[in-house]
Amino acid sequence: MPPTAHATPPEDSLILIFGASGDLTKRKLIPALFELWKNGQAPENFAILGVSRSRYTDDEYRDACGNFDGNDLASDPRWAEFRDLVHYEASDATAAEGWPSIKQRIRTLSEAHRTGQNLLFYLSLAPQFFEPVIVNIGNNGLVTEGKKYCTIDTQRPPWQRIVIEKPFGSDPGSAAHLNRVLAQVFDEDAIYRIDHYLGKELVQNLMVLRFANSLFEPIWNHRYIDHVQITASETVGVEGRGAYYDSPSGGAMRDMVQSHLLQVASIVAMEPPITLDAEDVRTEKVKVFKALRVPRAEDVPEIAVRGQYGEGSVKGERYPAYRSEEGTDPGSQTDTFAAVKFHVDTWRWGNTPFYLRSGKAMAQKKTEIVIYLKPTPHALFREQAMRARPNQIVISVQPNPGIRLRFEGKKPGIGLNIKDVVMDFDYEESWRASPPDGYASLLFDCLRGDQTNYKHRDEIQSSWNACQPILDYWDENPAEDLPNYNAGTWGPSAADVMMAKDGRYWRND
Ligand SMILES: NC(=O)C1=CN([C@@H]2O[C@H](COP(=O)(O)OP(=O)(O)OC[C@H]3O[C@@H](n4cnc5c(N)ncnc54)[C@H](OP(=O)(O)O)[C@@H]3O)[C@@H](O)[C@H]2O)C=CC1
Ligand SMILES: O=C1O[C@H](COP(=O)(O)O)[C@@H](O)[C@H](O)[C@H]1O
Repeated sequence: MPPTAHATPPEDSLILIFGASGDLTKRKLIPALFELWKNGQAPENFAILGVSRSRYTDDEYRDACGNFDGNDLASDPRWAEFRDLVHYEASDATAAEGWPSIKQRIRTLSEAHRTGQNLLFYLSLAPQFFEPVIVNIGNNGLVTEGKKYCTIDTQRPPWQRIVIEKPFGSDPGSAAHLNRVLAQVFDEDAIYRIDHYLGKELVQNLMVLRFANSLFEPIWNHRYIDHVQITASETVGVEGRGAYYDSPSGGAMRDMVQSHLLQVASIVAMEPPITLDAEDVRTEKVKVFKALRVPRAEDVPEIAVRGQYGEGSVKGERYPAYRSEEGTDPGSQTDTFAAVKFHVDTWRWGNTPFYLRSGKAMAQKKTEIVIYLKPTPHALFREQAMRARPNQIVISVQPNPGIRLRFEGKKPGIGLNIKDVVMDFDYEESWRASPPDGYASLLFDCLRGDQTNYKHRDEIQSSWNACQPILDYWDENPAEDLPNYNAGTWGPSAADVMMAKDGRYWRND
């Protein structure tokens, strides 16, 4: 295997965003690139070419990005300078006819902005457009052949990288197909499969917490950890994305559990990497994915719960049922909530369960990882404790990012009474700043050739393999009780029952 690309500062490049008129580009990508540029973290020479079918001139497009949905980039004094780096090409990127013009723009802009030949293709498109656009990039000769055999270190060959958005397939077969399509045009070290949860500051902090602190690593295994809970709950429903969410590619299991939550779980579960090189880190993550126990069909009712919200009230406001959202089927079986008990079959984890859950229209917006420790071997204080509360390491990703240790302490005063107390690392208080947006951090990595926080093809394949039996079972056995939770609650009672059967409970604080 040739060595992986060495991480360098962000390199001069032209960034092509396909899906430029869309929500993600305007709400996240352009603001993230602006942020990098303002902080001096963008390449010295770079420019952006947005491509989508809507008709905009360069100036109209810049205006649209500068005033999008409350972003209000245009009010920043530095926007006027940055906007000149943003360009637009109206084109159907899935059709061959528009590509001569796209290529011409690439030539002109690379020259005008002195970006050299480095190209970053960002596919911010619906998944059905991934394949035709990748094929068109290849057919138009935009990817340099044989670059990985270049041995002259001082003259780095030009690179072409591709960032591909989620969803990456909707089952193991479609994910494998997309990987093959990508591999026909790009080498693996040029493919950046993005997962914006890997850009979140507290997710990136997980490796530091585990591997920079002798406090935690010795207890990070089945001997001391009773179980792990990972929750990503949202108060919003499907918000105008009903048609996508209700399609065979939608639902909470595919949208959140298979992708974001299993990614987070893999960092909780991985072995220490040999070094921090992307290849070493991803090798350890891949091992976790390969060790994920693939459930048998007959076990699915015991280890997985699906839910769908009915009418309810979120933050005091009436909330309509999922089935009455635009684009959904009145008899829809789509899961807007999923809870799954996974096992990582490795020496470290033994039979320690990882409970993952995610849902829309729930009681609170929160993403957190909770490590529940086992009780002490002998209950010395059983007379003093009202009830035994296991020690918890709570990693709050959002909101209130931070890490909180919950443990037993002596109540003040005469006599020996015990109560749980919290030791709190509050991110915003400690660093006097809010966490930066994940997209800025991930784009920065990509521009410097660091794939650590991007997904390897084997991670995706194994995560689909572990989820597919659940999805198949749900398809073959329609639920009769949907909708089974009211909007604004913590999901269906079946999810609590699943935990209670194991003598555990969800942390809903
Ligand atoms: N929005 C978000 O917060 C998140 C989005 N994602 C993912 O990002 C991707 C984009 O999402 P989002 O921005 O929300 O989607 P949108 O529907 O808002 O945008 C899709 C974009 O694709 C463009 N497009 C469609 N067909 C073509 C074509 N043939 N040629 C060129 N452009 C085309 C559309 O523009 P036009 O009609 O003008 O051609 C539009 O700009 C999806 O894969 C989504 O799953 C992931 C995480 C979060
Ligand atoms: O990828 C997705 O993530 C969002 C939730 O992201 P967050 O950063 O706000 O936690 C989710 O709403 C969306 O359905 C999903 O596609």
